[in-house]
Amino acid sequence: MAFFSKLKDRLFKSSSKLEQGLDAIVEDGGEEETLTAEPQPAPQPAPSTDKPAEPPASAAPEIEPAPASQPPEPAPVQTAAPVAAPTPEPQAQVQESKGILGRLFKRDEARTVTRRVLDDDMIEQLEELLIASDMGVDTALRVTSNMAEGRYGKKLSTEEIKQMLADEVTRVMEPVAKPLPLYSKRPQVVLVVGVNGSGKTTTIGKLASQFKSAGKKVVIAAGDTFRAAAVEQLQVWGERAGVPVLTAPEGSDPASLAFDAMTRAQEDGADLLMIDTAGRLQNRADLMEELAKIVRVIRKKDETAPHNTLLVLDATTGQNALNQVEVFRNISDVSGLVMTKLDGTAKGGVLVALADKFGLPIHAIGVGEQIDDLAPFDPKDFAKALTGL
Ligand SMILES: Nc1nc2c(ncn2[C@@H]2O[C@H](COP(=O)(O)OP(=O)(O)OP(=O)(O)O)[C@@H](O)[C@H]2O)c(=O)[nH]1
Repeated sequence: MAFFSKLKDRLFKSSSKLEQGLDAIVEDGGEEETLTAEPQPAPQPAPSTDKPAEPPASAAPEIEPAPASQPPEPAPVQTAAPVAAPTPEPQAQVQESKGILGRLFKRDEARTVTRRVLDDDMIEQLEELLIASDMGVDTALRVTSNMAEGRYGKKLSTEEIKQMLADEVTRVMEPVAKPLPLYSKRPQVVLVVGVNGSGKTTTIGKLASQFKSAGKKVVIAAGDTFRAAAVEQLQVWGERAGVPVLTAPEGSDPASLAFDAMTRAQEDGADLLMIDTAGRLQNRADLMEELAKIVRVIRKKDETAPHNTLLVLDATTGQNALNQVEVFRNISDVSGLVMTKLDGTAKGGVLVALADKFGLPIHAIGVGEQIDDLAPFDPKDFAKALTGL
């Protein structure tokens, strides 16, 4: 719950961009209708995409035992259709005259709503808005076409479109919302990759703290041996969380550090070994070799390692995040994503494009620099925050 409020507040830039765009689209060619705030219309059945009274979401990414099977698939098309538009026309009741007093009181309660007929023009404008919100062309076209299905020629308000959009975004994101799987293997080795500045160090720090609070024994390896600042930052997080951080002299071989860290994690009976890595993409071949060597070396100790390769992406880079996934998938065996810095960006839509294009699990999202600013990815909360519902 707390994280949802935070997400909602902090995704403000993305949602306000969408909201303003939707308002403008509906107003452009829409017609104002007078609604009567009748004595509370029959309570709306909770839209099926909403959660009932939400229990407080734990800040710690919920780590579940390695799911052998996929989480139940959401019924794909159904959610997008009838649920979305909350009873358009019938609500727009024209005020009835019931004597002067009655009319006076009713006038106070009357409000207006603008609705626009969904036609080709409007569809095109919606596509453009979603592209501008960093959803990417293919995803924007697909999302819009699903939103329009069965609604062509119908009159829609901004609220109704937001609900349709949120339903559609949820539908795209649900299959990829998977917490970081926890395996019985000890230590479970989590290799963390991503370009410099994407938030790897911070994410490792947050995860380590959260795992530690959840009773897990964690060891961190500061594998970006070329950046003293990154090592220091990890040490600070390690101290804060009470988690050992293994370091090596600046410029030394990260693979050798990874080997030592693996040895230590095994000796300590650690549950998790998290390995930070360098993110210098300038020389892709070197980075590829460096990552491959780390993997080769830790496999000498456990041939099934690494058990997860987390790619950390910075939401503020927008569409560039898609390129980063392509690149890192070529140089490492990416098993899941963490998206950081969703706060303070108007580019939150890129997460929808990532889910749609790659289908890689999204384990967690970051909305700030504090420990509890990282949480498991919840598609419904995200869709609501993104659309400003
Ligand atoms: N606002 C915000 N800032 C974040 C988030 N995650 C990380 N940061 C900040 O982003 C900056 C870069 O984060 P790092 O964790 O150092 O990134 P890195 O990928 O390890 O980068 P290098 O150390 O250069 O390899 C730091 O100032 C972090 O505090 C987030 O979710 N929101």
